[in-house]
Amino acid sequence: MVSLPKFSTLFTWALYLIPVYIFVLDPLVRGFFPSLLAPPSGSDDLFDDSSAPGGINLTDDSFISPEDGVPFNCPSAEGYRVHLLSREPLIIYIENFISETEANHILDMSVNKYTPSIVYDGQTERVDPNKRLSDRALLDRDNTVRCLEDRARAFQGWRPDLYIERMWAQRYNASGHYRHHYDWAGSLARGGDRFSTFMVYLDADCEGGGTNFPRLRMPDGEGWCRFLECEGDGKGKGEMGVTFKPIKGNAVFWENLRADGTGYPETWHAAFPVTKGTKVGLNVWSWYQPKRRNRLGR
Ligand SMILES: O=C(O)CCC(=O)C(=O)O
Ligand SMILES: [Fe+2]
Repeated sequence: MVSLPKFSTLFTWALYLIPVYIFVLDPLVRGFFPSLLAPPSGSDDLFDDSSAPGGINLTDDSFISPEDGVPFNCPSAEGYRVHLLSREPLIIYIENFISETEANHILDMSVNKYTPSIVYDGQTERVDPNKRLSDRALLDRDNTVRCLEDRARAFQGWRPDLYIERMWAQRYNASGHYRHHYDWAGSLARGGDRFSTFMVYLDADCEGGGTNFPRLRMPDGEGWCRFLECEGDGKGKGEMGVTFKPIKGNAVFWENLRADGTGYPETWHAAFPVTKGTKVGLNVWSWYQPKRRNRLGR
């Protein structure tokens, strides 16, 4: 006759299962199905939640700017000022991240290179003006761009296994926008993921076009109203939803991934539609790929 296990045996098994869940099952689920763990978006979301996360095509690594030893000369003084918006996820507002001369130089070098921006749904890259209406230009890695790569690396404490991606200027004319999305893709288990984002405003001769985070809470402190939309849509302190005004030269920096490599749901964000004029943004993304150096023998 089959005898049932004793209660004390079942209890011991259950104790063994706890570390299996914490150290094996939970990280696996977070790595492969990050969207299962993301909370639903707030009802104050201007756009729907249907956009696929990411936009990263992992089929090759030509999107990374290799450290190739090419020399570059940077301005001796970097005059940026930082303001901490959030510790978890880490979000830092940076005044004057890029000088007027640098911003104008990048605007000039990209002006003839724009093509319609694409979205990537994990399988195909396509133009989808419903999700993203802007033009983008891949920047040559000239002296100015290399200095920005260097600044972005230094800002993050020269963190190991972090690679600056090739930079794109993004131009939004009237009605240009990018619906809510994550910059991370939940792809660390497949090799790497986008660890952090600098959203740099190169040109902001526009109305609208703010960078919106519906899952962040409005901070206290009048000082923030220089950089955030405080009025108009009735947003008060402590309310959900933060919109950064596009201001030439300034940048928003945020970390996309937790220490365990999973993406922060709070980083769900959008480029609100430009209603008048033109906004040009610069994406400076840092790619985290722990095994890259070994795999390529660098
Ligand atoms: O332009 C913005 O405000 C945000 C752009 C953005 O989120 C992106 O390009 O991934
Ligand atoms: Fe983004």
